[in-house]
Amino acid sequence: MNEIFLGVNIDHIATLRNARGTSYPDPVHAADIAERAGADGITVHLREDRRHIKDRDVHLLAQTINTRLNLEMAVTDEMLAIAEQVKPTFCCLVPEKRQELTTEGGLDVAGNLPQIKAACGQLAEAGILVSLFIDADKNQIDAAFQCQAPFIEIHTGQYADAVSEAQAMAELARLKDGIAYAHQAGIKVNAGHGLHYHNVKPVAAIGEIIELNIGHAIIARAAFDGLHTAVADMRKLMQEARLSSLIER
Ligand SMILES: CC(=O)[C@@H](O)[C@H](O)COP(=O)(O)O
Ligand SMILES: NCC(=O)COP(=O)(O)O
Repeated sequence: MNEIFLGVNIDHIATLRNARGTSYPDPVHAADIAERAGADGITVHLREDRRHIKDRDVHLLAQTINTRLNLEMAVTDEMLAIAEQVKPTFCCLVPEKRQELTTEGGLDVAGNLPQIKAACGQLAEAGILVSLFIDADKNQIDAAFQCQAPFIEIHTGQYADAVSEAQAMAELARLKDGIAYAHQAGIKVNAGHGLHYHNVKPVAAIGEIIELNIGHAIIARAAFDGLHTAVADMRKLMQEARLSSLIER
C-alpha cells in the first residue's frame, strides 16, 4: 500500500485573524499544532490581494515549520520573486481572480504554455519543486508534462461541489482517469480543493495520489472541536477573577 500524505492548508486561520486585525490566531502557531497532529506538510496560498495569508506569515513559516512548506501562488513576477526569496519546498502555481471567493478551477497551462514553462524553469532553478494546480484534463496534463513540472495537483472542486450522487461518481471517474494518465506519464500527483470529512474517502482511496491538501474543512472542524474548551476556559478565568477580588477585600 502506498502511503498518503496530508498537507494542511492554514489560510483560514489567517482569515479569522484578519477579520479583527489582531495578532491572533497566528498561522505559525496553527502550523505547529497541525504538525504535532501528524500533518505531513503545511500549505498556504499567498493571494495577490493578501486577503488571508500575508508575506510575514510565509517568511515566518519557512523559518519555523518542521515538515514542508507548499506555497500556492499566481504566476506573476511579484510572486515568483517572493518564492525565490523564501524557497519553500513546493510551489503550487494556481489561477487567481480578485473577485472569487476561492479558487474556481485549474490553471490553464495549455493556453499559457510559454509563460508557465518559464515560471517552472525559474522555480526549478531556485531549487523549488513545482506543482501545477490543474483540472483532470488530458490536454492540461500534457501541457504540465511539457513544462517539466515534477508534480501536479488535481483540482477536486467539481467533485466536491457535485449536487447528486451520480454527478459525484461521474466527477470521481474523471479524476481517476486523469490521475492514472498523469501517473503513467511519470508526473507525481497530488490533489485537493473542497475536500471534507464526508467526501474525502473515495479520493484518498485513489492509489496514485501522493498527497491531499485540505484546509477549509479542517479549520472549520477545529473551531467546533475547540469551542467547548474555549468557552470553559473563559468562564473559569472570569470566576477566578471574581473569587480573588473577594479575597483581596
Ligand atoms: C488552489 C486551491 O485549491 C485552493 O486551496 C486555494 O488555495 C484556496 O484558496 P483560498 O484559501 O483563498 O480559498
Ligand atoms: N490546494 C487545495 C488546498 O490547499 C485546500 O483547499 P480547501 O480544502 O481549503 O478547499
